[in-house]
Amino acid sequence: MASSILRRFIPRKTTWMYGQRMMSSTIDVSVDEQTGIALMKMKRKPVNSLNLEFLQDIRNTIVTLEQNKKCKGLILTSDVPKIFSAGIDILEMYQPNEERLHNFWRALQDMWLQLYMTPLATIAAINGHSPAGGCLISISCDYRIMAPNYTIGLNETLLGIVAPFWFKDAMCNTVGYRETEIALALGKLYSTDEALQKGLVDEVVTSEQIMEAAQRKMLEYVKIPNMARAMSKQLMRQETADKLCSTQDSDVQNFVNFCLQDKVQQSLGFYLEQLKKRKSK
Ligand SMILES: CCCCCCCCC/C=C/C(=O)SCCNC(=O)CCNC(=O)[C@H](O)C(C)(C)COP(=O)(O)OP(=O)(O)OC[C@H]1O[C@@H](n2cnc3c(N)ncnc32)[C@H](O)[C@@H]1OP(=O)(O)O
Repeated sequence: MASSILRRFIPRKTTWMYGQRMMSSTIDVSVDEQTGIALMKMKRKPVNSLNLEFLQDIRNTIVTLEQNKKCKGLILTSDVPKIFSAGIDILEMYQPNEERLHNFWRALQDMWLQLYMTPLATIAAINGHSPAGGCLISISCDYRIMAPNYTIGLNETLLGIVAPFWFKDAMCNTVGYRETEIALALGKLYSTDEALQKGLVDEVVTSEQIMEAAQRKMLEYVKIPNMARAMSKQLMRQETADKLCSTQDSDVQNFVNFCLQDKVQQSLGFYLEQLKKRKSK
């Protein structure tokens, strides 16, 4: 497989493998060696928000699965009822420690590059809400199946922040330029039905049927000769990934500078307050 995909260093190991099962405090993974399909369940309570360690865990898991010669496909889903992922852990950006903020953004970049470019076939079984970073994870998979009555989208502007260019690129590659332009400006969270209509997800099935549907679709993917499938994915995605690979350091610095602005801190504080108020209603 392309050296540009594989050359990145292997991160700190926090995910443990027991036979066909891998466990960490935030992820549960099992591999069916007969079908070559791995199932990864995110379980960082209460909302699978993406903090530094969780991002490293997700990336570690993908790297470990890539090294397992029997594994060809990965289904990503959530073990938290009604929430796929609430996106970035806002507490990583609010009143941050500057060094951790650097490391956090780097971990998000690295997780994204690993997931977006993995030679494994990937399917997101979106069994709950999937805003912002949750949407990024979903659109980085090869195929998306979503359960009804949830929301998905890049809602960053509602928090007074901006989706970085590589979120935007992944979204453009999924729903096109004009739809992305509208979605980003309005911080649009699509209902499941709207997401299907716009091509943000590929299939809608009930929550009860979602794992079966994901397995069925994955069997289609893993039947295709592995190298040809992985290379066609690379053909579609390498240019987008390279844009970030060539600017990773400046992207971290832009993010840190952006987050540390008083206005941004105020917006994040206000948004967190709103989340709490909504809860107490
Ligand atoms: C130049 C370039 C520049 C670059 C500039 C920077 C670019 C940054 C890109 C950002 C990407 C992102 O992902 S930003 C994150 C966007 N995410 C969101 O907007 C999701 C916000 N959350 C929600 O909408 C909801 O919580 C939802 C997920 C639907 C679940 O609703 P529920 O009613 O089930 O649960 P809640 O009661 O709301 O939440 C349970 C608890 O989890 C907390 N919580 C919820 N979401 C959270 C989150 N993302 N981070 C932290 N904590 C969160 C709540 O405050 C509660 O905390 P307690 O009260 O303590 O229990």
